[in-house]
Amino acid sequence: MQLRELLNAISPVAVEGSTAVDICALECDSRQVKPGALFFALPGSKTDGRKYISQALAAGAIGVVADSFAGPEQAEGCCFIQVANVRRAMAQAAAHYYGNPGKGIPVIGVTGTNGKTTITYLIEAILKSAGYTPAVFGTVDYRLADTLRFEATHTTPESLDLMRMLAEFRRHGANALVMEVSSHALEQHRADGLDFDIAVFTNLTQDHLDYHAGLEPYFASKRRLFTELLGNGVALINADDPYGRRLLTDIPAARTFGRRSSCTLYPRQVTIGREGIHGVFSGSHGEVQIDSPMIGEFNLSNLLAAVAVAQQLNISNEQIAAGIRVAPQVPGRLERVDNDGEVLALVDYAHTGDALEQVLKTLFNLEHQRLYTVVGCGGDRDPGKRPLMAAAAVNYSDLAIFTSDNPRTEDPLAILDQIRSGALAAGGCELDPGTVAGDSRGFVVIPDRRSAINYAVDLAGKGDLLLVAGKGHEDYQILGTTKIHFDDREELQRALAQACAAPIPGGRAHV
Ligand SMILES: CC(=O)N[C@H]1[C@@H](OP(=O)(O)OP(=O)(O)OC[C@H]2O[C@@H](n3ccc(=O)[nH]c3=O)[C@H](O)[C@@H]2O)O[C@H](CO)[C@@H](O)[C@@H]1O[C@H](C)C(=O)N[C@@H](C)C(=O)N[C@H](CCC(=O)O)C(=O)O
Ligand SMILES: Nc1ncnc2c1ncn2[C@@H]1O[C@H](COP(=O)(O)OP(=O)(O)OP(=O)(O)O)[C@@H](O)[C@H]1O
Ligand SMILES: N[C@H](CCC[C@H](N)C(=O)O)C(=O)O
Ligand SMILES: [Mg+2]
Repeated sequence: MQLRELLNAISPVAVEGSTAVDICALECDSRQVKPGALFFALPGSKTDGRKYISQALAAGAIGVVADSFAGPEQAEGCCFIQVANVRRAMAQAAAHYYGNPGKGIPVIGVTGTNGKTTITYLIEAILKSAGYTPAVFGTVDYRLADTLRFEATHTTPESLDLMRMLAEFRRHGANALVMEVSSHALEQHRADGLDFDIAVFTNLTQDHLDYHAGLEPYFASKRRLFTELLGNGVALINADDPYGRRLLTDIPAARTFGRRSSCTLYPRQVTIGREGIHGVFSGSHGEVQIDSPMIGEFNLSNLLAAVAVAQQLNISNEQIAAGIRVAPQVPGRLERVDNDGEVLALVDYAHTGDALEQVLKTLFNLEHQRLYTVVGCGGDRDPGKRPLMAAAAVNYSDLAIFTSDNPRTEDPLAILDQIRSGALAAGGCELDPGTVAGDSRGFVVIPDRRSAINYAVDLAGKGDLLLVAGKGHEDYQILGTTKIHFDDREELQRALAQACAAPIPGGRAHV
């Protein structure tokens, strides 16, 4: 494709040099530039892509796009393109370069703090049961049914990657797109090359304040999906959530889902228990029979969101019911680890205060003897959520076992100190791991995650609940900048199998 063809898509402010040149790739990392590439110099949080323009040119870039240039740029045969917003321009260029792969198919975006992955899996299941071949982008992976799968680097990929993979999915038959749209992605214009037909808002609670300057800027970035990327599409908003209700005042034409019968879709007669969520959803598109093995009030909200999307696509209520019935276990979301010890052992991805509280409330309300929670908080991520997660863990567990979760470049013990302070402030009581008391609000600190899981498994017995939270589907632990293999599901399975084979005589001291 000739560079001049792309210029219409990105509305440049100024152009220096010839645009009658062929481009053979789009890149935003100078280290990946090959001869003939167009290089987008992005401002960043750690460095600035403009510092690497000369490196990109040396590697053979034939054009550079940036918000501004340090001075009059000159390089033999190279074109310099100034734009108002380089990330937006990059997304628009990517859409054009890859043949606008989002055109002509339903494009569904899901945003909000919690529930995005779960909802996209549910929508995918319904779409498949209605005969679609959906492409899905999200935290777990980027996939096209059983045909193609790419490892996920982000929840929402960078625009260049998004458009390249979507074009490939289209070539392999994708006829719908379902994607999680993170607040980082909205802030960084990663999805600006798409016109959304349906946008879903789940909820907003504290997360990512290491990146956003506060809850309001965090909310403002989520709002972009509805105010800037939705065009003539339909907004589906969770009316049970306070930020959802605020969004509704901006978008009065939005449809709603939630508990109240005034919502466009609401649960008319539903039971929520250990055996799942069963009943009828009702609303302006008629009634849908719901039979789902998922537990938890929060999953009622996720089911409502998915059904609302499907109804908006005019999928029949019977096909929706069928899709919900066959929806697979979402990897690492309240995923059960079977064992012979009659312990209900679950791995979950709760890594915010609200998510952990919702999940623990659900478990607390199930019949059980003791409830053990193993959890930690990610390093180089919003420290403000650490005390919230600590409080949720001690408030609902008989014993919380605080441990490490991707410490990244932070000191794991310093993260655990912040968790400890939060737990103490919430009325928790630190115990010696050697002799634990069975009273609620107790907690122990075991920095090594494998040891923490083993410890919890040794304590758990018949009728107990054991939750390992925070990492869900992740199969790694990030220590410093090194990623090692670590999978909570494997660890729990192995520890439970060992405990069943050789129980500790008399058990651990537990008074
Ligand atoms: C905080 C954040 O979102 N950072 C993203 C951002 O990086 P950055 O601003 O730090 O970039 P930088 O390192 O300063 O570099 C600036 C530019 O210089 C370029 N560069 C740099 C060095 C060099 O030698 N040559 C060169 O060209 C870089 O390629 C980049 O384009 O832009 C990069 C390229 O687009 C992203 O990969 C990177 O994601 C990082 C890896 C990340 O961890 N992001 C997470 C927090 C994230 O996006 N999470 C969300 C939400 C998760 C959820 O809740 O589900 C997600 O969607 O995954
Ligand atoms: N609707 C909800 N409200 C509150 N908590 C939820 C909800 N749905 C799921 N959760 C909790 O949040 C965790 C993450 O859920 P899920 O992966 O579906 O959300 P997400 O928005 O994709 O999260 P992430 O931003 O990390 O990708 C779940 O494991 C569960 O603990
Ligand atoms: N997508 C989220 C996931 C956090 C999961 C938790 N395991 C952690 O590493 O903090 C993030 O990057 O903030
Ligand atoms: Mg997700």
